[in-house]
Amino acid sequence: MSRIAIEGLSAAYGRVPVLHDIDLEVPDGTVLTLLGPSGSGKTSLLRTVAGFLDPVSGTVRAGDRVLVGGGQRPVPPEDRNLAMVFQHHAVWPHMTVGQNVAYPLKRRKVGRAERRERIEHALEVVGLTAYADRRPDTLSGGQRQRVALARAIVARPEALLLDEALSALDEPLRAALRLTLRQLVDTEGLTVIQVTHDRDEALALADRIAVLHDGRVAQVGSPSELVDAPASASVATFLHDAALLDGQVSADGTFADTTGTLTVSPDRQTAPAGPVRGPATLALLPQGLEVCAPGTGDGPPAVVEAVLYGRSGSTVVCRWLGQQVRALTSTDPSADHPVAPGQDVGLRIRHAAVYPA
Ligand SMILES: Nc1ncnc2c1ncn2[C@@H]1O[C@H](COP(=O)(O)OP(=O)(O)OP(=O)(O)O)[C@@H](O)[C@H]1O
Repeated sequence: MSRIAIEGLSAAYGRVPVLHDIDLEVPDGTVLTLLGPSGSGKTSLLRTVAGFLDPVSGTVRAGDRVLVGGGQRPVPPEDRNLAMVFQHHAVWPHMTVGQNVAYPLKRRKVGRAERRERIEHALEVVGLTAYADRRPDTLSGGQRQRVALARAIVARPEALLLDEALSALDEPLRAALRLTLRQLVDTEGLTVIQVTHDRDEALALADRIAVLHDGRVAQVGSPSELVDAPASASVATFLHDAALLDGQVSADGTFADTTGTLTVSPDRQTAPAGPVRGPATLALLPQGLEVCAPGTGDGPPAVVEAVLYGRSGSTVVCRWLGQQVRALTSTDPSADHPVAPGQDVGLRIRHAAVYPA
């Protein structure tokens, strides 16, 4: 597989710009996930790499090969040696699983013996060895998506492009295929660009995540970098459902919200975009808020709107300072005091992210 490099890429649909000056690199054998709100340009970027949308400017390279840009004619999609897998499995219903997987090799006139060997390997790595003679309509949705994956990797593409490839599957099937994909990346050295709007999937699968906003890269980094230090208030909101408070950071570094009812000392702030003084936005991250008894928290009391139970803790949704605010608790929030809809609670800020306004 090959490194994919995207440089200065801008694209448009007719006269409407959709991507602005994108620079991204996907090292060989790694997964880059494109994450972002609906309409942020994820699919358009993937289509530009695949060759279905020609950029206005910029280049895309696979290894040393220029796929588009540099003043030369764009390489047509079928000659890019990239494999794409879509949300809705495009396996051919009239062919068996084995025939589906064989198709790209037949097109390339790969000899019979090598073909057999490569098909066996591809079916083995997606766990479908026993299904070679089955027709797609006798398979589950997850198995059909595995066929699409086997057909994509059998051709040994330079990179695999996944467009919401797991989104149509139910959990826990999606979780199982996520694991298969991650193992494929590690054992087969796949280079993958994946589009998803599923934040957990992005965090689980990616080596690096690029968050897109309005056709621009808002942040690119490892999953832990994105979780620990969202680069802007909009990334914090998108990734964490953070609530945003307007205010001021004074000379000593204390944040005070515009209502004058909440102050946050500098030791409880992180500043991922650099030190902040003056007008500021405080992002209240759910994992940085603690639910406590009324009267013992920061600022005025909050009113509980809902408690959402989760495997790794509950999310307590509150109305606080005129906003909906989420607090993630790792323990039973009602152990020390009642936490139920309509009840008053305190919210204590353990840490929050501050950005220039
Ligand atoms: N064929 C098209 N012609 C014109 N505009 C388009 C076309 N496809 C997408 N767009 C517009 O380009 C913008 C980006 O769309 P795109 O599908 O790349 O976003 P996305 O992040 O993948 O969204 P989603 O998560 O909803 O799939 C949107 O405003 C969309 O309306």
